[in-house]
Amino acid sequence: MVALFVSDDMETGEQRDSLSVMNLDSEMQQLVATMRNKLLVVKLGGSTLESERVVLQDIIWLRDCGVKVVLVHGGGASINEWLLKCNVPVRFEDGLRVTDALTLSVVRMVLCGQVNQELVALTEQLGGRAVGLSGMDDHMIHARVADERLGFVGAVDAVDASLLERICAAGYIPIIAPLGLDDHGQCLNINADVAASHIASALKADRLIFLSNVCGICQPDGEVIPRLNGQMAQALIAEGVISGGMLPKVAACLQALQAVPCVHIVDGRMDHVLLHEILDGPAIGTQFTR
Ligand SMILES: Nc1ncnc2c1ncn2[C@@H]1O[C@H](COP(=O)(O)OP(=O)(O)O)[C@@H](O)[C@H]1O
Ligand SMILES: CC(=O)N[C@@H](CCC(=O)OP(=O)(O)O)C(=O)O
Repeated sequence: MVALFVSDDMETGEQRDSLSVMNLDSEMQQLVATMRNKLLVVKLGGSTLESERVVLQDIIWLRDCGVKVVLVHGGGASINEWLLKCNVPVRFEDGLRVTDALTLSVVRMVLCGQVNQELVALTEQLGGRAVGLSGMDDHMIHARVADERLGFVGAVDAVDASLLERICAAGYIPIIAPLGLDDHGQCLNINADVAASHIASALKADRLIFLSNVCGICQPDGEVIPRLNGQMAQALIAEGVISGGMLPKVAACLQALQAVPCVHIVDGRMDHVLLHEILDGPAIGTQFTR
């Protein structure tokens, strides 16, 4: 088990945090070395944004060890808050937001103007080098209307990962808001789990980790299901055990598994869950299997 502590920079008196990894024995060092140049895609859910500081510290630490990390974020909870403030109704169908033109404006403002910029600013403050962008940049995420009844919601047709590859190769951490463009240049709202899955697949990532506000996928009695394949997932969906926001997440995990060898949902509220996941192995949460 790795022991971690976070401290302020006492020498300079700066507010900048630094992360130290203590007791990193030779076995751990070897593990970190095997991860060098590997590519990790992390999806940070809107319901876990309170843990963003620790998640970003872990990402910066991994990046400093030579691991390429791409961060895709959600922001569903903040979007809901802003819609309510603006008296716009909040409506979901099978975990996807029904997005009319007014809702889309709020989605864009919250995802790009608020969540993305805050994550970039905090990464920089913590000593990392971040580039904030959305799936619209350089036509990264090419999408089409998923279902007319949902309005401006995108289903992903293709991801051009070349910009991300260049950003990663230059040592930056790309931080991506889940928006895409259709053939006509129309912006579409894309579920962040779906965006992360397609981005990880296009990048042929070594790992895709979803940080959520649950311990993993749970049985009705709350017990975490440690391993899940497509058939088991279908049965749990039919029984109503998997519902709401977990529906697109599970579909995204199964889709990613076709290109990404390790896909995992873990509890983003746990302290330094990302480092534990990488250094101790996928022990907690739900791992997807073919
Ligand atoms: N079987 C299940 N196990 C765990 N969570 C579930 C399950 N079915 C539905 N959920 C719901 O899915 C939510 C996670 O999805 P979502 O709210 O979209 O999170 P995120 O912001 O991480 O994307 C959980 O908070 C929970 O309410
Ligand atoms: C189409 C759709 O549902 N888009 C999502 C995009 C943000 C998101 O997915 O945020 P979380 O990861 O926090 O759920 C939405 O509007 O809420």
